[in-house]
Amino acid sequence: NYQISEDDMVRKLIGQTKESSIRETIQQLSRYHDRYYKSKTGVEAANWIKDYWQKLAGDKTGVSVKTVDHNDWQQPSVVMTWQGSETPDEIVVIGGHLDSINGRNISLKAPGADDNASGIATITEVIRVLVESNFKPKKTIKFMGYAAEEVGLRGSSEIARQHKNQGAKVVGVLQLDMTNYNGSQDDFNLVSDYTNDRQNKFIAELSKKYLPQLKVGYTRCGYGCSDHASWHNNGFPASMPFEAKFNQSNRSIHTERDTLDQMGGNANHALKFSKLATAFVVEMAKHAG
Ligand SMILES: N[C@H](Cc1ccc(I)cc1)C(=O)NO
Ligand SMILES: [Zn+2]
Ligand SMILES: [Zn+2]
Repeated sequence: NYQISEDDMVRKLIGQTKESSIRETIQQLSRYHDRYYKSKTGVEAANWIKDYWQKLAGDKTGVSVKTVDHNDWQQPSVVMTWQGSETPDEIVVIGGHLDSINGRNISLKAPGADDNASGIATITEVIRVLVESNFKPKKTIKFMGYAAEEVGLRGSSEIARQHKNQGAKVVGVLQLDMTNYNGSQDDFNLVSDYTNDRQNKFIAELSKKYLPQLKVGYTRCGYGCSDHASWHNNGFPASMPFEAKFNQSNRSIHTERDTLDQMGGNANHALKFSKLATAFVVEMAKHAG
C-alpha cells in the first residue's frame, strides 16, 4: 500500500539533486551519433551507462550493476540492483529507455537528448544522491536502462515478461521517458492510460507534499507509448510522469534536432523529475535506518 513516512530522508535527498549533473549526463549521451538498438554506437552508449552506474555505486554493499543481453540484437539493457534489507523479494523499479532513433532514416544522427537521454540522466541523478547518502532500502530497488524501446518496447517487454514468469513481486514501476522539454503549464503530466490509477494518485500526493510549488496534470497517449506499457501489460503497477501534455511535447524527437539546445540548454525541467523520482523510490522502498 502507498504510505508516506520518510519525510526526513526524502527532504534531505531532494535537496541534493543538481541540475548540472543531469545536464552533463544528457550532454554525454547526446554526443553519440546515435543510440540506435542495432548500431555500434548504440552498444557503446549502453556500456557507457553501465560503467558510469558502476562508478557511482563504487563498493557500496548490496549494490550491483549488470547488462542484460538480448538475443535478437546487440544493444544490452542495463540494470542496477540495490538489495533490500528487510523484504528483498519486493522490488521497486525505476526505468527509462537508453536507445534513440532517427525516424526518417536510421543511419542519420539521433542525439536523443530529450528522448531519452533526459530520462536516463534523471535516473542517474537519483542513483547519485542515493549512493552519497546513508539510505538503506527495506525493499529491493532496480534502476533500469532499457534497450530497443523505439522499435516496439522490445527490451522492457523481455525484462517485464521475465519478471512475470519468475513470479517476481514488483510492487511499483516508475517510467521516465522525456523529462526535459517544458511544454505545458503543468510540471508533471501523469500518463493515465497503460498505468495504475492508485499509484498515479500516490505520485500526485508525493508531489503535493514534497514539491508543493509544482503542478500535476494528466495526459493520455492512446497506445503503449513507452516502457511503462510493458510492465502494465504484464500485470505490474506502472506510472509515467511525462514532460508535457501529449500535443505540447517535444516535436524534435526522432530527429537530429533533439538536442539540449532545443530545451534551453539546461536540465531545469528534468531536475523536477529527479526530485519526484527520488521521493517515489524512498517512499516505496522505505529506509531501514
Ligand atoms: N512515443 C513516445 C513519445 C511520447 C510519449 C508519451 C506521450 I503523452 C507523447 C509522446 C516515444 O517516442 N518514446 O520513445
Ligand atoms: Zn521516442
Ligand atoms: Zn522515449
